[in-house]
Amino acid sequence: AGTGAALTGCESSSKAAAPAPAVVQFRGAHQAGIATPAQDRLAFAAFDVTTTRRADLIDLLQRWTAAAEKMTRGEPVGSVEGIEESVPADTGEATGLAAANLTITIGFGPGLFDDRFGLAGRRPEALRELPAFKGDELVPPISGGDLCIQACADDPQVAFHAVRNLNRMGFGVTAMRWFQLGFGRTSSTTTSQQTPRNLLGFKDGTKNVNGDDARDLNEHVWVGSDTDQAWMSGGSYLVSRKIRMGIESWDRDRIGDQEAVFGRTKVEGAPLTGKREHDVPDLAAKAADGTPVIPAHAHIRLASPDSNGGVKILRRGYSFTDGVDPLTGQLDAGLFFICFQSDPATGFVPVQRNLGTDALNEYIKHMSSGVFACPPGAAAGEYWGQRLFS
Ligand SMILES: C=CC1=C(C)c2cc3[nH]c(cc4nc(cc5[nH]c(cc1n2)c(C)c5CCC(=O)O)C(CCC(=O)O)=C4C)c(C)c3C=C
Ligand SMILES: [Fe+2]
Repeated sequence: AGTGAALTGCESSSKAAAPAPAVVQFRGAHQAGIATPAQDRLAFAAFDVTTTRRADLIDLLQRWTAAAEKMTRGEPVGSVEGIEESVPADTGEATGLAAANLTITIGFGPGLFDDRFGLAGRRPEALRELPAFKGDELVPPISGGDLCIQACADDPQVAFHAVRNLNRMGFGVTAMRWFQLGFGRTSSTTTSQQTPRNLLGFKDGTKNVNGDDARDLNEHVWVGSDTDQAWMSGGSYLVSRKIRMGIESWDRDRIGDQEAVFGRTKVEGAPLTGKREHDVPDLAAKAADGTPVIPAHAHIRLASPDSNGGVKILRRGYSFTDGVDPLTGQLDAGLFFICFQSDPATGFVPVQRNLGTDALNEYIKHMSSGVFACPPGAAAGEYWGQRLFS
């Protein structure tokens, strides 16, 4: 893939300016793919580590870091052709494609901190298996994992290529446990982005933590220096939930009921107490008959920081479809929910508990779940998670 030439500032004014090279910086204080603008496509994989040799795991993290850095620049991980007798280092399907704002984010699951790699004493208190929630119908083979890779890009083939190549580099060290493709981001992480829609047709991501709001990020998303495990300072915790939607029953529901389920209008995305999308919902407003205008079990009431002791999470999910469920003949589609927070116990967990009585539950099913510690960004010369192993 081409890397895109940087502008020099010396181009003749008669020439059209070259487009910005769609590259997101790989190294930095925080990993890219969390607070950076959400791209349109997702490829997400969880892996089991199949070796018990710590040195092999470190070696893979070093090779993964170098490969990820190259791919985010729009370069292949190695040669695609050239030596007739050798197996290509890169699989080739991103050849000729731009970097497409590719970000690759790594996370470590709770299982990595068992007795295999000498990491038991380095597990942060915040990294624990999530509790069971009301209505969970989790499928173990598509849940959990020792490691996760979240690849996001504006081109689905670029995101797929990134995960595929990291997976093949891991042969003998890791085995892919589950894999999910996503399309149509269901969140905005900057004020400049238009709010997208989820598969139920509603604007999703209106009241999200913004990637340019340093105060919210420091308070709710980044792990601070006061953490019990210094290697996680500047990192964040990722929670993933594959949530299937009962699209066929939703599509038979009246629009008034659909809007009551969320507490927002469908087309504008305004709270039922306002007119415009970004009007602040008035959770106290009552109708003439004394009932709340935003119903007691509306999604935005139960998910709101006002109903959860001020909890905010950064949502970064995607729509998915995996075809047709052969048992029911219904669409297997929904939301691959991803959120980031400084501690799941004070982020996702209380919000999801509060959503136990959500009117939306009639139309959704949680099928898979994961929790991962995403270390801080790799500094120059560092590999992913180096501070955990040193
Ligand atoms: C536990 C966290 C959440 C889960 C799981 C979840 C699932 C889920 N959400 C939608 C659609 C919408 N969610 C909206 C707002 C919203 N959702 C959460 C959390 C979870 N959602 C939060 C924290 C918020 C913001 C609440 C607020 O501050 O007002 C909205 C409204 C628009 C918006 O603000 O984004 C929609 C629409 C679906 C379809 C879904 C599961 C399939
Ligand atoms: Fe939501």
